[in-house]
Amino acid sequence: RLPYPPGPKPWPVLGNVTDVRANEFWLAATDWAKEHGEIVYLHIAGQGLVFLNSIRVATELMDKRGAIYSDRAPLVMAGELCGAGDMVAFTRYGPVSRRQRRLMSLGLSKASIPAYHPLIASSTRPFLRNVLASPDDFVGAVRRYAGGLNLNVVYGLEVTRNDDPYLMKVEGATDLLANHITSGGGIWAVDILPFLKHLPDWLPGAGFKRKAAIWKKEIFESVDFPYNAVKANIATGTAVPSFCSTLLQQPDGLSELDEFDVKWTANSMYAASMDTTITTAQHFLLAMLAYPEHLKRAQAEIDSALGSGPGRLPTFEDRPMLPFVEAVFAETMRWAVPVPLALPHRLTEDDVFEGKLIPKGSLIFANVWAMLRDPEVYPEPDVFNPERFLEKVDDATARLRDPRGYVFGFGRRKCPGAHLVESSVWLLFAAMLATLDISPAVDAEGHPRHPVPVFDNSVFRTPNPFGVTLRPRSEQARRLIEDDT
Ligand code: HEM
Repeated sequence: RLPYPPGPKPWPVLGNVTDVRANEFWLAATDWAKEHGEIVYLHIAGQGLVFLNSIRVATELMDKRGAIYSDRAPLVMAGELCGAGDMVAFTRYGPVSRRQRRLMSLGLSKASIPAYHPLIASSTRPFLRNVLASPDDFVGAVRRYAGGLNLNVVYGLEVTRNDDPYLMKVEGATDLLANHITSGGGIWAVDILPFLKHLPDWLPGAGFKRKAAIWKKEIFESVDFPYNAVKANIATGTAVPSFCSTLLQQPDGLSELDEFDVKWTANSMYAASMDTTITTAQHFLLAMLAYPEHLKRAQAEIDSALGSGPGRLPTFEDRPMLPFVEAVFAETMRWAVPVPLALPHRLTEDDVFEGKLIPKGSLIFANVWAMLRDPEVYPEPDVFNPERFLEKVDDATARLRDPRGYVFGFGRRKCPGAHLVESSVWLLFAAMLATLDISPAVDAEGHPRHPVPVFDNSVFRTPNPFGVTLRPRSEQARRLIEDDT
């Protein structure tokens, strides 16, 4: 029998239960990488956890051997009892996940994104207005921006108010998923002891089943409500082009199965886009606060391309003229690492790599944090330095160093929203750089309070709320934000 990859020493039976931590798990994983190498194995009561700590091994295994590295963990509570099992991020690898991925690659392929550019551009000004209206609620403004954009791109539903009923419904379900159903990494007692799902609902210890029944209803409603609205709009001839309307109006029509896939695939994108976009935007602010010289340089570049003040809001056509803004975007992705261990894939067969056995059923984590903090590839990796992406290098090196090749995960479960993010988050940053003065919050005596970010999450690298002052950077910028034309 071949040995497993090395890793921290386990206890008998319970394995590495004492090594696993809930906060910033990627830091522990990266310490193990330093000690044990590119592939680290540990187990918790027999459940294998494998960390792939370099671009090389993640590509070799998750990309090249995707046929066996693309399942997700079976989650009884989230998937079965709460009804989220058909959401793309939770679907087991097989016909359903392949059909869902095909639909997403149709609607969110690189080629399909320019069609959404007008929509993305028209969401920018309302976002900036929301920031100015509630400067202490930046997260709320990004949430509203990403949520509104999502409902528009996916369902063709335009959100004009914060209490829009579709927004409220999908937000409610997203909150349930993030803060209740999967808040502890998605693992409940019933996931470890599946027979618990057969407990009668009324038993005192079966509170989780009663909760799950309520949450399932909420989740199903959030799937049906916007979807039925698109169908009604198609029926009355008022549907605007969107992910759903395009797929639903295919000339050959759709089977019941296709409809089921479209409906669940559409719904999956909302929750998947929320924490990730918010986290990325928060890191952008943290970077601009910590490195004001890069903020100034990006603003000077925008002024020189668009006219000072700036002369107008940036557009996608301006992108080639803004290489420093481009570098800020890439460096933010690298520095932020919004999902540092990506989402675990489940290995469906025993595998052997470089003389080590990786057992079937292991959960495989791509340690994106370790990859993007590798000093060999990114010298002084903790420093936010957009210049690293301005250096002239050959195409192969540029591709290898581009963080966007890794922050979206690997293989057949790689983020299907990556091309949308490439446009929507770039314009979000460009618009903020163009119009906002980003400076530290001040205390009662007027002294600046530089934020020290705190992370207490195990999946997303979302900082706890921090203070920041956001103001228009000029009268001209204020007018651009407020102007309706
Ligand atoms: C900055 C923004 C984003 C980042 C950093 C990000 C990152 C990720 C990562 C790391 C994964 C896991 C990949 C893996 O398992 O290997 C993922 C999955 C996913 N993302 Fe994103 N994402 C972002 C935005 C979005 C957006 C805007 C959408 C939808 C429009 C989206 C839809 C999804 C879906 C549906 C999955 C599950 C894919 C599957 O399981 O097959 N994401 N994302």
